[in-house]
Formats: sequence, C-alpha cells, structure tokens
Amino acid sequence: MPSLTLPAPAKLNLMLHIVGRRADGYHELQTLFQFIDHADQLRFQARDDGEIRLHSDIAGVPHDDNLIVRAARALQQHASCPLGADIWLDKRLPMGGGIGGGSSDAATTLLGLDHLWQLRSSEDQLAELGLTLGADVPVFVRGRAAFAEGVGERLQPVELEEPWYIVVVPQVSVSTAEIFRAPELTRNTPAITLHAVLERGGHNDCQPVVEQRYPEIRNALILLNKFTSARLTGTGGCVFGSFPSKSEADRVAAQLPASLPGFVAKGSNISMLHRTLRSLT
Ligand SMILES: C[C@](O)(CO)[C@H](O)COP(=O)(O)OP(=O)(O)OC[C@H]1O[C@@H](n2ccc(N)nc2=O)[C@H](O)[C@@H]1O
Ligand SMILES: Nc1ncnc2c1ncn2[C@@H]1O[C@H](COP(=O)(O)OP(=O)(O)OP(=O)(O)O)[C@@H](O)[C@H]1O
Repeated sequence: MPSLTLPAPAKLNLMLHIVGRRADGYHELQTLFQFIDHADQLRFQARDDGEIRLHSDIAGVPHDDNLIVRAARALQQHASCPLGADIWLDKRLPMGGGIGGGSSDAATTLLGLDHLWQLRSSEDQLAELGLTLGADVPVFVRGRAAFAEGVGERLQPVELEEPWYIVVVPQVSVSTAEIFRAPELTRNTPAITLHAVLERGGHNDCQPVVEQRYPEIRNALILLNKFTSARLTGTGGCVFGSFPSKSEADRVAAQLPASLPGFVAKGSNISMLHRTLRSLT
C-alpha cells in the first residue's frame, strides 16, 4: 500500500484583536497568522478496508476524539471514499500552547489523505471541511500567511517579513475555551484595516487575561522582553519574539533558564506542509 510522510507545522498569531461576539458565543477576531518551520510529523498508509487507525497515543485524548481521526473520517464521509488509513504521529508541538498543533494535524490529515486516496478535492472544499473541526484549521489547509477575520475563516493572504523566532513554552497548558469565557476579556477592540495592521502592528487581547491568570506566562513575557518585544500567541501559553538572524535567536535562547524551555524556528509565509506537497508533484 502507498504511504506518505508530511509535516504539520505550527502557527503564530502575530496580533489578535477581538472585535465582537456572535450570537452562538464564538468571538469575531482579527488576527495575523504566520507559520514557523517547527512541526509534528504524520505518516499515512492507505488501507483497503475503510478503517481509520491512529497508532500513536496522545495522553488524555481518546483515539476517536483525536483531530487526526476526526479529520480522516470527515474526509472519508465527504468524499464517500471506501479506503481507510493507518496513521502514525510524531508529536513535537506542545499541546495547548496556542501554536495550533491539533488544528495543523487535522489540516495535514485532510491534505495528506486527499492526496493518498486520490480524491482531488478543491482547497475550498477542504478548508470548509476543516472549519467544522476547528477555527484554526482553514489557515493550515490553505498554507499561506494570512490576515484572518470572522472566527478565522475569512482569510486574506499576506506577504510578511520572515524573521527567526524564539518560542518559549511555559510548562502550563491554557484552555482556549477558558480564556474566551473570561468576563474580563476585552471584546470590543475597534476593527482595523489590514493596511493599518501592517503599518502599525497590533496587540493580543488575550494577553492581559492570560498574564493575570498564569504567573508562569507573565514571567516568560518579562524575561523575553529583556531581549526583544515579546508577545503571547493565540490564547497561550507560548510566548514569542522575533530576531533578524538565526545566530541572534540562538544567542538569546542560550541565555534563557532551563525552567523555560523553548525553540528557535524560522517564520514562513508558505507552510512547510505546502512546500513538501509541492515537491511531490
Ligand atoms: C485563538 C485562536 O487560536 C487564534 O488563532 C483560535 O481562534 C482558536 O481556535 P481553535 O483552538 O481551533 O478553537 P476551537 O477548537 O474552534 O474553539 C475552542 C473554544 O474556544 C472558543 N472560541 C474559539 C474561537 C473563537 N473565535 N471564539 C471562541 O469563543 C469557543 O468556546 C470554543 O469552544
Ligand atoms: N492531534 C492532536 N494534537 C493535539 N491536540 C489534540 C489533537 N487532537 C485533539 N486534541 C485536543 O485539542 C486540544 C488543543 O490542542 P492544540 O495543541 O491544538 O492547542 P493549541 O496549540 O492551544 O491550539 P490553538 O492555537 O488552535 O488554540 C488538546 O488539549 C487536546 O485535548
């Protein structure tokens, strides 16, 4: 049976404004997504009996709840595909870190199995299917750095600088739902244009809430701020800062305490997944 190995890279939210709330409770955002070259790895092998089997456990996530399995089944159903898959995951991205690991795994599964099963679904179809799995899945399906509005589904591709980042991983997991439920969260930041974001930057409305509730994350921000302007990604807990070169980023990373693990990765406007898929065709 044919097999395929693909990366599921992380994203950063370079800014994240909350501009309103929908009737269903979901928040309307304006956010700038960029990918980084730091990724989970997934291997897919087709099966002819229609079974979907993920052979790698994630602590605390039952097999059938894993976004990889849910994405595979959603695609199978959408395309009425009789094939199945064995799937192996090498988990390298921290969970609950705000760098989108679960969403990226789901997107890689949609694109990987679409390729392996030769379904030839359109990018629009896969992005729509992805949105049913999570608000961040469509940007990973499309694989281009983007300004996102709505709950993250209205995407405008953007060309950004591609600096090197340090991503610090405080050893706490933040629940996205908890931060969006917080009464003190700012939900009425005035909407701005993409032009204004690119010219003046922005901020992350979740950051004050997370800093107040998680002292470890506040400390990480204080520490990284000594070297560069540090910010929270998504609802946290990862914190990042940018540097003009890998050597600069490595030099600063070497000075961070062992209690604050992290990694250095290059920013990218085209995700590693899409670069890998292009090299296959
Ligand atoms: C914060 C971001 O990471 C920014 O990229 C995303 O908007 C979150 O995306 P995600 O992790 O895919 O989130 P989902 O799994 O769709 O939602 C988790 C929970 O967060 C809340 N949620 C999420 C996204 C959103 N725009 N408004 C919300 O209120 C909802 O309570 C939801 O039940
Ligand atoms: N394949 C998967 N990888 C990681 N988490 C998964 C996966 N499948 C389901 N989950 C569940 O999703 C939760 C969120 O995981 P994820 O790593 O995507 O968080 P995140 O980086 O904070 O995401 P986001 O930036 O989208 O908020 C996990 O705590 C876990 O319960």
